[in-house]
Amino acid sequence: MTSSNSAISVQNIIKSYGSKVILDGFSMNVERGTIYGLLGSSGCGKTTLLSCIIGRKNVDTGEIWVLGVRPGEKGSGIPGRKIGYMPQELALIDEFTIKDTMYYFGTIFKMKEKDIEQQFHYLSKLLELPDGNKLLKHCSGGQKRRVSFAAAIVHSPEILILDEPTVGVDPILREKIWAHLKSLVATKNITVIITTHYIEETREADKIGLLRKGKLLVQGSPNELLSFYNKESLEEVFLLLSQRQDESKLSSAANGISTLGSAASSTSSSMESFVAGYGSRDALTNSKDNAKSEKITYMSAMSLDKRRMKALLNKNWKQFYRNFGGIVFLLLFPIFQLWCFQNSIGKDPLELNLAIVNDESQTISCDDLNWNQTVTLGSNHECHFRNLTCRFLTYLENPMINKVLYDSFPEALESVKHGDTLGVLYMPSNFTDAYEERIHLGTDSHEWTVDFGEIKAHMDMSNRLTGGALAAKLLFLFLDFQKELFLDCNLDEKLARIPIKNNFLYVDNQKPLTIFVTPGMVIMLIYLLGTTMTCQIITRERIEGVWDRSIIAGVSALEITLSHLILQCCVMLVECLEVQVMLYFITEVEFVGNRWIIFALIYLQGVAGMAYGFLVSTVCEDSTQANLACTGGYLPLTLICGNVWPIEAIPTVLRWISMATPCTIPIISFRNIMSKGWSLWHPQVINGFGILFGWILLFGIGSVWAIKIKR
Ligand SMILES: Nc1ncnc2c1ncn2[C@@H]1O[C@H](COP(=O)(O)OP(=O)(O)OP(=O)(O)O)[C@@H](O)[C@H]1O
Repeated sequence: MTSSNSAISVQNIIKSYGSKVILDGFSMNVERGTIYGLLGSSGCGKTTLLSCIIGRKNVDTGEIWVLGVRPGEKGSGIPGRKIGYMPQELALIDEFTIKDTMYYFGTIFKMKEKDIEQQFHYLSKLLELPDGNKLLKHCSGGQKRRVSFAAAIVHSPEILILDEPTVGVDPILREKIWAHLKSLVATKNITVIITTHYIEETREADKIGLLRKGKLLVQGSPNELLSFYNKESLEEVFLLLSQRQDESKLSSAANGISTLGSAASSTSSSMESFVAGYGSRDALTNSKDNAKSEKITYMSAMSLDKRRMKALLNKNWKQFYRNFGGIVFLLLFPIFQLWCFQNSIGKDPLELNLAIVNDESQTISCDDLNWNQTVTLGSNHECHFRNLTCRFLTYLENPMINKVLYDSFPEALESVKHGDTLGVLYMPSNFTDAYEERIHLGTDSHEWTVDFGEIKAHMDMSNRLTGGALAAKLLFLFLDFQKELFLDCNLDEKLARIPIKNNFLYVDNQKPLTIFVTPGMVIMLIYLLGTTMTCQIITRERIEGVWDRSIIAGVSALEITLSHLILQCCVMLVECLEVQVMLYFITEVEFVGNRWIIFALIYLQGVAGMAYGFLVSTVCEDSTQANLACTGGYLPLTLICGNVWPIEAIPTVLRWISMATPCTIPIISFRNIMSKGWSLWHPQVINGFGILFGWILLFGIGSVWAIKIKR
């Protein structure tokens, strides 16, 4: 399996991403207390190999042994404190100071506080780190790399894995880092694997391996390689071997010891050489079967430790409060959104230009209107009217209407076409006489009478909301006008009404539309806030590598998830409270039902949003994808949730989909608790809570599954 002096043994591994094979029958051996330099061109699979060694990625076939255990196996301690890992990306928390960073990693490696302090001072000096209170986001790229290096070695691990640690570091400091590595190896017998693009710096390593096209071309000590190939520099050796591989001189396992191999075999006692093809895929069939038959129990992603939880909560809190823009968005956005909603939705539009063509009085001002003369009673109590158009125009003194006089109907219509006015109100020259006759004659009225006894409105319905609102306003104002006219005539004002009597239940019809729209607006807002908050935070943590680095340091996925959940649930609580306060004290919404049930529903909606955000951040590869998934999912949801348009108007299949989404039924539940006072035990309310619990569960399972298959 692995020799007693072997720290890392990689045996015939194959690792692919989809159909692309990255490591193709790769083998290598790293002895304890040595520095191993892993060289290879960009994209050849160095980082992938390191991820497999530290147990963050599974191999397809083959075996890896680290310190006598298989990484990731339960109880192996790998990932964990035995390993110090410096990833290629910085994987640091920008909102941390340098000292915070050391304390964070020190704590999750379970170091004592005084040891962390000691290491912090020692490494700060050694690596020439800036002041410990400097925030990482204010550090230069090179400074951050040194902090990252310090975080990897703070706990003096048994195995140190460094993925390009010297990029962006000046030559003097590079020398220092190598000297420190050598002293760690000499004094503490640790094992180091280091990848680098600076081939020549690996002269300091005890052994180097050249990785190319998924295979190890050769491994041996730098001096042996130089003398064996008779070259001045390791770069030349690398070039030579690359050329040979391209010319297929190193391809066959059968005659694997070819040009290089025959020479290599003669020196095998002094230099352990591997020839490409040594572990070709054909030759691996047996080991593949073996690997499959032996089931590995992976280390628990569910463990919980108090100190690690404390470190994680401290990290999340610092990340939260040191990110001013984020706090402003999370805490002020709900207030801003509700304020916008309150001030922009449901109110009557104002000052709409209405073209008036008054052929009867040629005016809109009617300053000289003698109100008493518009209605006179005859000897037989019949009613006679005068100048009714002018009387009606006084009813148009309304904040919604701005009257604009035009001389002719075509001129007025032209103003609508130009967008100067929103509609035309045409009053015929003999409207008053025709209207009077229409009342007196009733069903005997002449067609002429009916026609001239009408005020004609032509509305611009290209903007249906304002056009429709103005048309409805004109109708109601005319009914008021007619009602008072009938009263002046000693007629029953009921005759002036439209012959249908509506009785409005639950919500007064005069109340603004806002009351209907509020539940949908609040539910969608809280869902969006939950989604974006979680998605942003987790995606950032994953993409920047902090998630992986913490796990490699021994933190469990459960601990990370839980620590985020705790903080985000608190933020969500504050946001829900803000919304409640705005609803109760600032908006005109009336609540018949229990406010605590509404609060619980809103809160659960936020948690469902967070669960969706978590799923998105685990599935998506980058923040662009994550943003698209959040907004791309949100927009259709707002359209089909029944808040913009009744769901009864949606085609059947889409309506089912709408009902199954996390928002539609909770909106209905909210509206009915609010307006009808439904209790928690009403089936519709139970449905609202049920669907939210269901989605939270589903998103949670999806996230766990996504994390698993990405290994
Ligand atoms: N998660 C992934 N899914 C699909 N392909 C991937 C994934 N990660 C890496 N790869 C691909 O695998 C190959 C090896 O990547 P890897 O990061 O291991 O290379 P590397 O040798 O470390 O490169 P560099 O020196 O540039 O960092 C690359 O072609 C890369 O595009």
